[in-house]
Amino acid sequence: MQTILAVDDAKDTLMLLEFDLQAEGYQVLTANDGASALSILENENVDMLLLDLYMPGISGLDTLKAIRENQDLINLPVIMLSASDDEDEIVSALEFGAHDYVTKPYIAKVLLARIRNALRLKEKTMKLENLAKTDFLTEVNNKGEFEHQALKSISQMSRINHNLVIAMLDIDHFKAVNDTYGHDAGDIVLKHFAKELTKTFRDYDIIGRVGGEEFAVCMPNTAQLDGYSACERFRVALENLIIDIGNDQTLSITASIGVASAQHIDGGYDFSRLMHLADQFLYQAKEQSRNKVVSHATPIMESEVNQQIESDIMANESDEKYAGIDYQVGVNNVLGDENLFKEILKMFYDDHHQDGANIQTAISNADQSRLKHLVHTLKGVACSIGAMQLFEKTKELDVAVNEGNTGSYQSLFDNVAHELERVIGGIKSELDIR
Ligand SMILES: Nc1nc2c(ncn2[C@@H]2O[C@H](COP(=O)(O)OP(=O)(O)OP(=O)(O)O)[C@@H](O)[C@H]2O)c(=O)[nH]1
Repeated sequence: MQTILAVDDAKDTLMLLEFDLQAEGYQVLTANDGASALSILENENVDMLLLDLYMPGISGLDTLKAIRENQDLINLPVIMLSASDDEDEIVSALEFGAHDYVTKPYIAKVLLARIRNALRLKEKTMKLENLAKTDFLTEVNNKGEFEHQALKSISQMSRINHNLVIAMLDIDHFKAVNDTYGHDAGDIVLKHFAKELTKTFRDYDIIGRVGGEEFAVCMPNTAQLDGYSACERFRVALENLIIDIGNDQTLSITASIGVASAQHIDGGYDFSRLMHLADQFLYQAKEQSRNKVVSHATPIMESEVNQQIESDIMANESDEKYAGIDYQVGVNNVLGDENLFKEILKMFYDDHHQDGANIQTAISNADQSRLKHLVHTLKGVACSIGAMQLFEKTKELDVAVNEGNTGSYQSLFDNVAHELERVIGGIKSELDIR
């Protein structure tokens, strides 16, 4: 049942409104002045408001202004009731966001028709707004809405000094699912993946699809280990999920997950930093074995190594011995063996110093499969050697290539080329390569 709040200082009008609206099947709340109306709106679920223009105390117009300043009430339909045809006042009310007006004494049939119209319009607006916030395939939040809600949550948690965790999740070998069973089957898998996420995480956790087969979960009020455990629960549930892809075929998938916690990093109440770190952990999970959750120090991890990696990344004070390379991250990836790391850098130089030219040629020749291979490989190696900027930039190009977003190839590549040149130049001069 829909609820209408009627606000008027004239008791007889309120009684009449109550009678007419209840007869039409609406639930009716009443208030004698603007202040009581605002307090009812704070505490009750109201679908629409009938608001008298002339009232003692806060006028109808000021009440309307207060309502429109409240984000939660921004779409509340308001019909103004006015005793006279005071055109200027009515125009002001419409300018301040009233949907319609009715003059008193009102004609019940006309008022009811206008109420129905306003409610229909509100429903349509809400549907459209929901569509704009939702990923059409999986029905979880889309990237923009995820970011919007996560930012809000981060600022709340920071104010009350409670922890918050962000997880990045990526389906393993998803390309193989598409390649083997077709894109439609891939879509079914994505839907099941999202459904499993909504089943595993709490109602107030924020779930979003942030890339093709990449999802994120923002968990407010959550300790790092609890966030880790929730992801581990999800990982196991997913591993055991049998997905029916039609035509009597079923398949199973796994995911790699990175979990970053606000209170484990300096200045951690920051959306980009949390996402960035969760992404780094996710990448480590991919590198290590896939079907794995990686986070800050956890019981199953080499805690010191990972803490070191994390603080190095977040302090963003990479040891610039090699330009563009976080030396500690790179060395830690080969378990601290500096000589081995030098050899790996030399190999990186040999194998990839031509990548800039090769990628440019692949773009110019529209050679999609060569481009895909080159970019995907460069992305992986950049992360292994601790070239984090290069990794980030190549990843952006990789996403565009996977999505076939040809219009952005050149500009994304220009960023990669610039960073690649810096990294290659650094290795060349430090290792004295001629
Ligand atoms: N079916 C379907 N596929 C998608 C969608 N969005 C992205 N993809 C595909 O997701 C795949 C992602 O593949 P990659 O980034 O190579 O990664 P992967 O195969 O999952 O391998 P790893 O992440 O390294 O385990 C690409 O083939 C994309 O085409 C979508 O909406 N539907």
